[in-house]
Amino acid sequence: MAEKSFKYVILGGGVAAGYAAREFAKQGVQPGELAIISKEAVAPYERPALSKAYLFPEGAARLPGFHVCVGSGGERLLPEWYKAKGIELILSTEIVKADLPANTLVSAAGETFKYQILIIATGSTVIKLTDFGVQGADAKNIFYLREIDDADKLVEAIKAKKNGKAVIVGGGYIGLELGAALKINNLDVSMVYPEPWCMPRLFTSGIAAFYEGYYANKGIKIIKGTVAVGFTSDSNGEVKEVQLKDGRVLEADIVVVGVGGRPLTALFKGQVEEETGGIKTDAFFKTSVPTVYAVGDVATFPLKLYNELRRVEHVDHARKSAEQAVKAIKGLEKGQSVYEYDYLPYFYSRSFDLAWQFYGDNVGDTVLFGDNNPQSPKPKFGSYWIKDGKVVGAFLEGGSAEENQAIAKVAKLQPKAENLDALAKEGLAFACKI
Ligand SMILES: Cc1cc2nc3c(=O)[nH]c(=O)nc-3n(C[C@H](O)[C@H](O)[C@H](O)COP(=O)(O)OP(=O)(O)OC[C@H]3O[C@@H](n4cnc5c(N)ncnc54)[C@H](O)[C@@H]3O)c2cc1C
Repeated sequence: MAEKSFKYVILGGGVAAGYAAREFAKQGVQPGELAIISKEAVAPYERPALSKAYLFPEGAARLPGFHVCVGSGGERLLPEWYKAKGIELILSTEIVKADLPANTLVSAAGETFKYQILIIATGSTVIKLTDFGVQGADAKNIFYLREIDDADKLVEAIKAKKNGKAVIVGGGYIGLELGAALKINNLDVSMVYPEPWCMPRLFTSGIAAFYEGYYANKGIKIIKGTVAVGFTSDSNGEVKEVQLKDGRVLEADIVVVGVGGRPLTALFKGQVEEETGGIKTDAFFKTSVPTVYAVGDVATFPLKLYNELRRVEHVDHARKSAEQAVKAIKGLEKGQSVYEYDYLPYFYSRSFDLAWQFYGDNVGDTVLFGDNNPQSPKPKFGSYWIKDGKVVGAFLEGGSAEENQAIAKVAKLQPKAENLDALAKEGLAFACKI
């Protein structure tokens, strides 16, 4: 079988891979030195789009001639870009074996890839209901959303089941974005989740009350405190009903499940040090194997701001960690020093006309500020998280770019928050003063 050799190999073709390639191009890479190996059939792209614009009826991202790619808001990295830079895109190629001591990867088709430096950017995979043996969970028209193939299948089902009934299983940000996208496609949407409010890993009850109210106003049925325990299908094997633990039964033409993910690290088990489910790295994303770096969702890295190891599954970190790893790799080659990764956790989501941003850490007490009435024509509100008398986290819905920057500054600088009542009253004004 064929063997190919590269100086640098990026394993994975997602967000981190695209941004790593862009940083290599910036720092200088010779034609033929760098390859991206991905099991997906397309060049790296901005994965968050899959649960947003990509699903809309007139999804711009699906118009003829448009390629999904990375580089939102800046230089767009289309397949021609990689070609022009001499970066090899090895697509539709799944790596099934990694031998790190031998600097070798092997694909499902038996090809061997040698590298001097490897960047692991394999991201995460979705947790499936079939993993827990949920009855009937393998029926047709039960979807998950991670890759563009999944999104394309969902788009086809949305077209086929026009004005039908959709059930979203899961109340995290993916569930919320999917609920909105399916509603925009005129489906009759219900959302089911076990927690007392949506997005419980981040939202306080006050924040969640706004989104649940807003979604209810859009006609989305929210069913909380219960889970899907089984599915029945019709004679074609297509899902027909969802059985809930509390005894209720929901009709469904389409079910989309968003119940979380797990990092894809299995290929490297026993070969690199791991920590909290991810591949342990230093502040330059180098793993315990000096020729191997890990970035994006799979990396457990030292988060300087909080002086602890963290794994972060958000797009901003995927981009920045990839850039940091490449700067470190090229810095070592050029004998230039590189600053340690100094990251302020950032996470955003968008649905309907809403857009929220979160910076920092969601630990400690919280104060809510602004107008979180879901009926408001222009809702704008936020929340601060306070730990040991300091503001450590900040959330803002409906803010302008400047206001978002102000909120970010608060989370980064961690100012004192002595009077919570005043803070709740001042809200954004407090952020803008810092
Ligand atoms: C639908 C959706 C919406 C999202 N929306 C948001 C959002 O609004 N805001 C936000 O902050 N974050 C969002 N995220 C999270 C964000 O997209 C991820 O954190 C980010 O994509 C991680 O980048 P990554 O490069 O580490 O992994 P990924 O982008 O997942 O890329 C991993 C790549 O590796 C490939 N791969 C894996 N294993 C192999 C193998 N063995 N062989 C070959 N290739 C392999 C995969 O096919 C994939 O191409 C969203 C995620 C999803 C799925």
